[in-house]
Amino acid sequence: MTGTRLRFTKMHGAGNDFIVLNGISQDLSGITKEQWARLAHRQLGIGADQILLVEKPTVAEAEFRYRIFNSDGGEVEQCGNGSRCFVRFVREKGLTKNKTVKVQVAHTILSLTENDDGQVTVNMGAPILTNERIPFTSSGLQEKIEGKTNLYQLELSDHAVWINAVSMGNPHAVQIVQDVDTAPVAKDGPQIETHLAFPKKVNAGFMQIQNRHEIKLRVFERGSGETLACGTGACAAVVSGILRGHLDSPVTVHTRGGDLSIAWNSASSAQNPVMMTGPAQTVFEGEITLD
Ligand SMILES: N[C@@H](CCC[C@H](N)C(=O)O)C(=O)O
Repeated sequence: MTGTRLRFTKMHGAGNDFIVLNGISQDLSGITKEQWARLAHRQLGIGADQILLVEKPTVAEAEFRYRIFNSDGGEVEQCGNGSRCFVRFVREKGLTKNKTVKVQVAHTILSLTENDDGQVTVNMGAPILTNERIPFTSSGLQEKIEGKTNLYQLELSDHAVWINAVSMGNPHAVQIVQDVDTAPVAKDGPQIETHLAFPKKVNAGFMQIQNRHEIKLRVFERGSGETLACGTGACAAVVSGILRGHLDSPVTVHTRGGDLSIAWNSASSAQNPVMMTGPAQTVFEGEITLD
């Protein structure tokens, strides 16, 4: 597709930034992994943490499908902040008039609602807590029980960390730290991301608990590095904190790019959905020629 001219919208959700492409009005099916990475590159392309591609759904229950590419060009299953930007995009572009939109993402359907105050609430579905489905291989790892969950020890180059493995459709390894501002995110993040216990790699979350309804969070994202916010990371951290007995729903998650509100009423069932509310903003629009 070299030489093709693309129209794009640049958006962000709590500082997690996206290139959003309309794949209904433009044929983008031939873009390669290298070209996705080039578009996301901050010096050689437009620059973004992820690229969101809006398409027609392949199932009757959804109005749209959207696909997610990390800045390394790899396609992934889920993106919380991206889903809020997706709904703002389809409404701003007049692709739907509905305030609540059902969208097909990888293997699931999400329901998203634009609220009157402009924030977007997403039903992220139930967290996935079984090792095979995360996917996570715990054999050979030290294990301990805390609250209603199991923690596992990952050996890193010069120390070990206790993590909780949670999937929100994409895998997360969440740990509690004393001070998120001084946590070794840049050093430990890549080692956790590529740890052999996670066969599809993992997003590494560092959560500081402030009180039972408030945390600070940094996430070293799989395929993108540290971002200013990670929506699925916020959901996974809150699920982990509630299961470990440190948090109660709802929880305000303070990220470096803004606040997200996460609710998970797990008392009756861990199969209840995680609800995420947060901002979604358009920054600018443009055109770029694929090279
Ligand atoms: N920023 C996202 C998550 C994007 C995908 C992630 N890097 C992965 O590889 O799973 C969010 O807001 O959830």
